[in-house]
Amino acid sequence: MPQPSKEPCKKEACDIQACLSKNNFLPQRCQTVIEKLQACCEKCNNESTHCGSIFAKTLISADHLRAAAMSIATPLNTTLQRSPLPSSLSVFSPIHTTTVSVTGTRKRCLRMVTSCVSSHSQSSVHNGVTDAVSVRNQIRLGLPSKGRMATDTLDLLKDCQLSVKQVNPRQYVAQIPQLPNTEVWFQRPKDIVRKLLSGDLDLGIVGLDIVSEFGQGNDDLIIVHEALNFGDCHLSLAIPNYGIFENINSLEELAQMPQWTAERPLRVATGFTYLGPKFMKENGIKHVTFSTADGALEAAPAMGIADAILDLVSSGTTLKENNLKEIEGGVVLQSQAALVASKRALTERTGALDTVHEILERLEAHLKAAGQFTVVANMRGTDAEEVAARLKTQPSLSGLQGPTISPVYCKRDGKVSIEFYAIVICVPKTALYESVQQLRAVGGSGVLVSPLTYIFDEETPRWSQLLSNLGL
Ligand SMILES: Nc1ncnc2c1ncn2[C@@H]1O[C@H](COP(=O)(O)OP(=O)(O)OP(=O)(O)O)[C@@H](O)[C@H]1O
Ligand SMILES: O=P(O)(O)OC[C@H]1O[C@H](OP(=O)(O)OP(=O)(O)O)[C@H](O)[C@@H]1O
Repeated sequence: MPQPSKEPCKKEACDIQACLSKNNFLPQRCQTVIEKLQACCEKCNNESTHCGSIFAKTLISADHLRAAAMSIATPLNTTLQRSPLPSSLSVFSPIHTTTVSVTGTRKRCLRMVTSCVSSHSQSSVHNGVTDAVSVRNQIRLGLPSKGRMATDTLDLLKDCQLSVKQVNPRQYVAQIPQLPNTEVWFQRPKDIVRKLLSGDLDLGIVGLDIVSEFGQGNDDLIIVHEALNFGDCHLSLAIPNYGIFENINSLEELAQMPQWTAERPLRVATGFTYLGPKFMKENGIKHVTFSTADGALEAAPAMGIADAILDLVSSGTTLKENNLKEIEGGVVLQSQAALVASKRALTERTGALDTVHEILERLEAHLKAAGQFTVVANMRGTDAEEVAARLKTQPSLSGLQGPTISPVYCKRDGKVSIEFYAIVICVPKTALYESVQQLRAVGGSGVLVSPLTYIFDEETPRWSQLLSNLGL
């Protein structure tokens, strides 16, 4: 937040910095604040250090702003020296004023005022979100320190050639050698979300359940990839399958039970104290109270502590073993592991967007490949088109774009001839046997099957979606 200043127009100057950094240095999005500073400077006859040779009447271009910011950044911040684009002017806190002239552009001089924030790590918290990114060089990725997701997270990163090097399991900071600008911090899943919101982490891998519970709809949290293919579970309301609940099979029936009154509400045990009440409210269930515990919630009804529980379910075994059942309409959300980011970090922290792009590309390419096999086979044929026509009669043999078909040059009696064609296709793992049968049916032989590491497509739609969510 701007510090009180005797100098006029400081607030207006700081507002420009904040606006530009939020808007990817697009001055056209900050016209109002730019005009306010102009007006202020006119009013004080440019007698503030925050005015100087500030503005041309014409629009300051984004390139000028970037160039200006670069020249401020260079002596100050090594991270910024490495990056072509500074992410935020507000991180350049140590200096008070800096005049930047964009050479060769008469009248288009910009005096950047850089004392909008006062300490090394500048932050004020509004609504759970820290205001400005702190000054640090590394991008921070939060990974689950223990629990169900910990090993699967490390395995996934390893499969993406992003192995995490942890010196010993009790050390909570680690490195990913492939991402030298990134630090890994091991944290409990709920703390990953909290620290994304406070600005202490920039990226994280956690379950969507935890993002919803602890993010509470805060729009600084951005889901970059919502389906990392592990940690599948759902958050669900469950009730006993005996006693007064024996014939209750839906949320509606549960809500209509005469037992629940203001004096004797439905008692629900849950660790999800934000999502639980929200779900009940959304479903019009009035007479309900919540109690909380850190685990083994399934014991609560049998212990007489609760009537129902709201907890994560995957195989359903824990519910079954404790004589509990799910009910129709009782699923609050579906969850699996997700890559999450702080919007603020992506827009303001140098290098964060590039890092998330690389991680996203690797994840997408790996996850796509993980569901497929490469199948290579030989087919006798007169020419490639004829072989392709035969393959296309079989629904499982079309590959990602279509089959790749290449001639096999056989040497017979000293002569080279083409009698066979090698075909290469990707087939879904689930359809492998069916595909092999179809290949044989159209004359395929010598079928080789191998796993795939990556399938890099054109730019992933999740990336365009992310840029659009960031307003870029
Ligand atoms: N039964 C389950 N099957 C699959 N995934 C689950 C299951 N239970 C939980 N998860 C996923 O794993 C995440 C971590 O669960 P876990 O019980 O390991 O938490 P934890 O690390 O012990 O955290 P805490 O003890 O602080 O609640 C959950 O948030 C959820 O996304
Ligand atoms: O449907 P299932 O496959 O049986 O899994 C469900 C159980 O898994 C989770 O508990 P966890 O094992 O993490 O222990 P906790 O109860 O201590 O949280 C969840 O809280 C359920 O109790």
